[in-house]
Amino acid sequence: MKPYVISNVGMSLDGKLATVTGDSRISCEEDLIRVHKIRAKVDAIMVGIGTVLKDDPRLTVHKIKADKNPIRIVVDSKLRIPLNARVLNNEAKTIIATTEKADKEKMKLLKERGVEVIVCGRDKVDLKELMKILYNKGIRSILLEGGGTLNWGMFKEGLVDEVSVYIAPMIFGGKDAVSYVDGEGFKTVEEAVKLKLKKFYRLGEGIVLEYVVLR
Ligand SMILES: NC(=O)C1=CN([C@@H]2O[C@H](COP(=O)(O)OP(=O)(O)OC[C@H]3O[C@@H](n4cnc5c(N)ncnc54)[C@H](OP(=O)(O)O)[C@@H]3O)[C@@H](O)[C@H]2O)C=CC1
Ligand SMILES: Nc1nc(O)c(N)c(N[C@@H]2O[C@H](COP(=O)(O)O)[C@@H](O)[C@H]2O)n1
Repeated sequence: MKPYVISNVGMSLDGKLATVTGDSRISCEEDLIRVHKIRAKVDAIMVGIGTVLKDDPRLTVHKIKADKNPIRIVVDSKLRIPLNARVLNNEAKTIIATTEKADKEKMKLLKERGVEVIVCGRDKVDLKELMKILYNKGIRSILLEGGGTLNWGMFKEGLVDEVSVYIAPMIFGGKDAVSYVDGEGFKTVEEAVKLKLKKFYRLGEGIVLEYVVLR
């Protein structure tokens, strides 16, 4: 058993999550409100350490009124997370998923700060195992926000159930700009993740597409 995973991003028409310089101001205000309504409904929000290092996100519900914040999950094999990262503040519970190779001293420091540290995997976080652990902790729904590398890890392992994307009317270009799903990629169309379109609608100047992942 695993939590239900919703992958949501704001991306340019050419599928980028940020420009080559890391500028990721993509979603319009209406879409950010849509995203926070999802955040308010899920048990947890999950990002990779790349996103934390780039954005220093809060990963809380702050664009709309909400009576609680979801648990914040950071996938971080080597515990690179800065101790002053906003995601470690006391606005919500935080879980860091790391590996056996992570620095034990830093692990101890984080635990003393009230951060829950889950060790699963050797070089990279074992995402399948992590989902089982999170489910057994009572987490039933996760909003996977990214970035591109973690999205690949989750899609590759077949751990994503739903996809919603806001496509902004902009083209970023840049072969090195972060795309929605990076990593090594599927080699054939046959292997690719298949989706079924459930809903689409205009939002601001963009469009929202919602899919379920076909098994
Ligand atoms: N527009 C949008 O909606 C969003 C945009 N973004 C943007 O995306 C960018 C960050 O994306 P990216 O650089 O790809 O980083 P990610 O946030 O995807 O983090 C990836 C890192 O997570 C760690 N990791 C550990 N285990 C795994 C695993 N099994 N699979 C995958 N990753 C694993 C790795 O680092 P390590 O080896 O150190 O553990 C890996 O490099 C930023 O520019 C951010 O602004 C992010 C979210 C949403
Ligand atoms: N949906 C969406 N659209 C965008 O344009 C974005 N840049 C993001 N980024 C995600 O939101 C996090 C920052 O917001 P908070 O500080 O947590 O409110 C960022 O880290 C990405 O996860 N998302």
